[in-house]
Amino acid sequence: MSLATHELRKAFGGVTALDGATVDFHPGKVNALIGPNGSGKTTYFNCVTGMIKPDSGRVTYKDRDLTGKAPHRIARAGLGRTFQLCRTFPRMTALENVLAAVPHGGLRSFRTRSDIERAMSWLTRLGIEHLARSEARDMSWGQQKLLELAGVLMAEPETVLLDEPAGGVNPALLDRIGTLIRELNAEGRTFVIVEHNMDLVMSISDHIVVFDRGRPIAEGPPSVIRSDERVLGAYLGV
Ligand SMILES: Nc1ncnc2c1ncn2[C@@H]1O[C@H](COP(=O)(O)OP(=O)(O)OP(=O)(O)O)[C@@H](O)[C@H]1O
Repeated sequence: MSLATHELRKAFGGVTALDGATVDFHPGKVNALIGPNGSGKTTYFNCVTGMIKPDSGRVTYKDRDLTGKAPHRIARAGLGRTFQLCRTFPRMTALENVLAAVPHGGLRSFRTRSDIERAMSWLTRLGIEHLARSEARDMSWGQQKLLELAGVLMAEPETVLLDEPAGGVNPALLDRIGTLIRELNAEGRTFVIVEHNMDLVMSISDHIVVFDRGRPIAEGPPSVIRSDERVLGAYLGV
């Protein structure tokens, strides 16, 4: 078993964001978490990565209980995560941004040559090495998303959670992101992706979990999800 949750609940005042979400993501696969706006996907990521504490329920990763643990402990357990609104340091260069993600690092004096080489190789892998000395604020939105992903990969997570990797990204970059996710998966990384772009979800996912009103209503491979009536109902309100 890889990343899983059992009966996860979270309410904000009177709004129930997660309503007993029991999910088992498939290890070694590209998993997608989809659902209409407000169905609880981001809240779910936030509970799983320790950004917020669930009211009840359990988060486990490789049979370890991570419920309510601090984000850095969850990261250390092997889970990396990007954010819907992309978190980079705007006045730092791309290279500095990636180095800032080195575990226990951050301070200039502790950066080793091998950290720098590794950071450069991730920038190269993601096709933005030519921007290594540019400040993040001068990069396009899509390039900043790749930069954030480079930082996440720097920590060598086994499982990567991506929150809307395609959001606001131009079509050329979108293709690159899709290909990258498949390549990184082929090297052994598990992915869980929250994404609204159905073309991307259907083309790269092995397993799709569909949320509606804070809990899963369907799961399966793209071929099954595409024609699931509950899914069409949740999206189209029919
Ligand atoms: N911090 C918060 N305070 C109050 N309500 C919140 C908070 N975070 C989320 N909610 C509410 O919880 C519900 C689930 O929101 P969430 O952002 O998790 O959904 P989502 O599926 O990620 O939506 P989207 O696809 O639009 O990003 C929504 O009704 C939202 O308004």
